[in-house]
Amino acid sequence: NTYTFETAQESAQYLLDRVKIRPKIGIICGSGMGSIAESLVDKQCFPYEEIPHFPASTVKGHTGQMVFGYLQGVPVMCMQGRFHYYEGYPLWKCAMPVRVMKLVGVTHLIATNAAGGLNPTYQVGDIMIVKDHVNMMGFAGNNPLQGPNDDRFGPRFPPMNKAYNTVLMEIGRQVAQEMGIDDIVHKGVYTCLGGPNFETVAELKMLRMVGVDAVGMSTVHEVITARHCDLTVFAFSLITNLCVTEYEDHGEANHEEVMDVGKARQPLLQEFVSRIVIRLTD
Ligand SMILES: Cc1cc2[nH]c(=O)nc(N)n2n1
Repeated sequence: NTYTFETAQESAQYLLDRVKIRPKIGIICGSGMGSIAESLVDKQCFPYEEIPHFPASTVKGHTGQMVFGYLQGVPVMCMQGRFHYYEGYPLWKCAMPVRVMKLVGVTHLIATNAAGGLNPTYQVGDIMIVKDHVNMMGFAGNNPLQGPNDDRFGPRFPPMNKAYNTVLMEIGRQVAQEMGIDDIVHKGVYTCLGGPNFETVAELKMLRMVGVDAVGMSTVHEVITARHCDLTVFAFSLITNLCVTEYEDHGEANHEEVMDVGKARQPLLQEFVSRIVIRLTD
């Protein structure tokens, strides 16, 4: 891991020297959800390539820039496009923007992602508020915190039993109620696999057995890194396809479908995140 505390500080300082706002809220926009960043007022955009020590984003549909601005009057910084393990980045590199957010002064992280619905009650287009995760990649020791620990970020052995803030989850549920969408907003367990392939039927049956409700290829390592440096975390998945858990079912998960659902749900997601952000500043 070549991103030392000082390296992350240089990335943060580059941004602090160029933006006037001091956001307390960081948002990671998942696949097809970049419109949250597009909607910011008084936007200032920094392509990842421009930021010292940032990797370059390579996934179709990910613009790859850090966007500062106001969301309903609240100063935020948004990752429009993120780094994925399947692109070839180690997990610590995928998650380093979270440490930069911390050093910019962020205290709350809202992480969004697209995911396959494993819970049979979920429909495409639903939202799953993450109440917990299964760090499947971590079971084999593949973890963003691997290697020497820098106490200036956090402890060597951080607890993860309270990773997803219950107050923010409750706010999410209340916002869903206010918006009249509580029938499509669930609370569940998310897991991240390395990808880039989608899962086999046998793999999905196994994940279902261990209580997973949605499966994706991101977020867990960013949340672990966020909790390590004591950010308060709220995360949700947009269910972009229903996982194929029967051999007779001939549907197939695909990236286009993931992007299409993301696009279709833009307005609703923007409203959902905006209302939560406003509640955070109460
Ligand atoms: C973004 C995304 C969407 C899906 N769907 C799925 O079935 N399995 C996944 N791993 N992912 N990841």
